[in-house]
Amino acid sequence: MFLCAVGAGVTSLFRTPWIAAVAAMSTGTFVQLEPLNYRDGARVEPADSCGTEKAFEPATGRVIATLQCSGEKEVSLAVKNAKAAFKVWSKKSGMERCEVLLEAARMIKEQKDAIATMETINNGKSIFEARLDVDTSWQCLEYYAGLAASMAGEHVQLPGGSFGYTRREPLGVCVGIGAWNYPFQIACWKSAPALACGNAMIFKPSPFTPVSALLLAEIYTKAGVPPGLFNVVQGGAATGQFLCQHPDVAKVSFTGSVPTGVKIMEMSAKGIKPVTLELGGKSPLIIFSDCDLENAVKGALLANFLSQGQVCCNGTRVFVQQEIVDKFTEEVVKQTKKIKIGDPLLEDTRMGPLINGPHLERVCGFIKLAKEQGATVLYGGEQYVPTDPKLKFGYYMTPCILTNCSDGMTCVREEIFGPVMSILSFETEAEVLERANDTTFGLAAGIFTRDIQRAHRVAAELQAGTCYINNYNVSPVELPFGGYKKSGFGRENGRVTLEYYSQLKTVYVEMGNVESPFESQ
Ligand SMILES: NC(=O)C1=CN([C@@H]2O[C@H](COP(=O)(O)OP(=O)(O)OC[C@H]3O[C@@H](n4cnc5c(N)ncnc54)[C@H](O)[C@@H]3O)[C@@H](O)[C@H]2O)C=CC1
Ligand SMILES: C[N+](C)(C)CCCC(=O)O
Repeated sequence: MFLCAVGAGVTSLFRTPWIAAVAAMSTGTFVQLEPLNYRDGARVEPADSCGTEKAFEPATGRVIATLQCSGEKEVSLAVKNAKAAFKVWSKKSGMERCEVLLEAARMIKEQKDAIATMETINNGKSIFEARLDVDTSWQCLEYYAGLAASMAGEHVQLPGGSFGYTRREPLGVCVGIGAWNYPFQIACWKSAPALACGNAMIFKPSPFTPVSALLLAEIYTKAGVPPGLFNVVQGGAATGQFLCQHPDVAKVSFTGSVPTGVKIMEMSAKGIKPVTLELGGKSPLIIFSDCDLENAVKGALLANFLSQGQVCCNGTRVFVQQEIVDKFTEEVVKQTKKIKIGDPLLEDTRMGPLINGPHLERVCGFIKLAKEQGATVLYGGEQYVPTDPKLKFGYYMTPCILTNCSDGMTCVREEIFGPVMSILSFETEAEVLERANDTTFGLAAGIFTRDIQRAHRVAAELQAGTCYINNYNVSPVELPFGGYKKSGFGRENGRVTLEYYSQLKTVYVEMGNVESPFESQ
């Protein structure tokens, strides 16, 4: 597995002491030593490489792993291996696949603390949040385990006793490409429906967060998937391209930025491969004056500061109705000041470091530009150095609240992907709808109001894939998640995702004689 200060010499994920050792690990101790690719049911060094990438512990700035980016040869081996596993897995019944996925879900639940700890070390989010992410991960496996046996077609009666039926069949080898903000959750949200439908998957995590997908791969193997059904290749853009361009890859599911999404779609178009694109956002959160203010303030914090604000569906444009904007702003600032920033592995921390140094600089650059364009920084927005000396080189900042914002400012138009909330005031429902929809993105939107008719009227008009009424950023696996407009298409979670990982075959059955215009007289 890997060696670390508390786990030296322990080599199997499945030995209880290993789990206990990882769960008890402290910041600044982890070093990844074992291979980070996974093929044919085991960790392997890649067969070839197209460069290296360094992965960090954002809390301390330490390098925890140097990755060999998989080259064309390694990608081809992973595809070949996945094809072989697909032959076995796709022949299994839904109930047989269900049993394996349920066992994998059980193992994730059992190892929740260890997985969450690894996620926190590599991503920087608080352990409190990482545990919630692991919950949404095993829930996803359980949910699709339950749906696996429901993959069924239709029987259609035709004239003369003939009939037709449809079969819902898997696609083959699917590729999952992930972002760094929810590494384990993204791997589960893609692989669970893919595997439930009978596909194989090759997953490429972001090179910033290579570690936790391997834990999932080991769990799948231990739970009983055929070797090769879930492979992991590591690397950045070049490795991603080898995957998307491979002729034996049937589908690509991508989570990441809009510019990369465009490239993925272009590459997939050349092979006529279906794609799912989960891209960025600049979502509106609309707070009407008749709302429950305490809940609206909680919602605004959830909409902006989870995972240090590095969340695609965050409601960063907070539109507040004129009458309550002062009261709301005062309360939001009061609650934001209370957020404890620091060592993400400590139980009471609620905000850890951002993913890396360049990203921290980028986010701070947005705040500087906002000030130049006339916004007021009401609170935060500064780099932060925790008192613990081991955290000195981590990538921390204080959560930021901007007021005096207007719709044309860069901080209101562009995705910042950091803890920066822009507050804007509005007067009427018609006005706020127009302004909320004035964006090229359409991932999510939120509404706080006590008026039930207004809530549904506004939800119907918002151009967004998910609308939250009187809450924000909750993501039950039963509900589909995905974008409108440039935030992408296709869905993750929910029953509908089975359609994105399968194809429909029509079978016609003739019960009479063939009637043909070419018959001899
Ligand atoms: N809608 C959603 O569910 C989510 C969207 N995002 C979006 O992702 C972005 C942040 O994530 P990043 O990792 O920085 O995004 P990114 O687009 O830079 O990278 C995403 C993944 O694509 C890979 N990649 C990069 N270039 C590629 C290429 N040419 N071909 C194939 N693969 C390539 C990367 O190595 C990484 O694994 C934000 O814009 C955010 O909004 C993030 C999480 C969820
Ligand atoms: C879990 N949730 C809703 C907070 C975020 C999921 C989408 C993402 O990966 O950013």
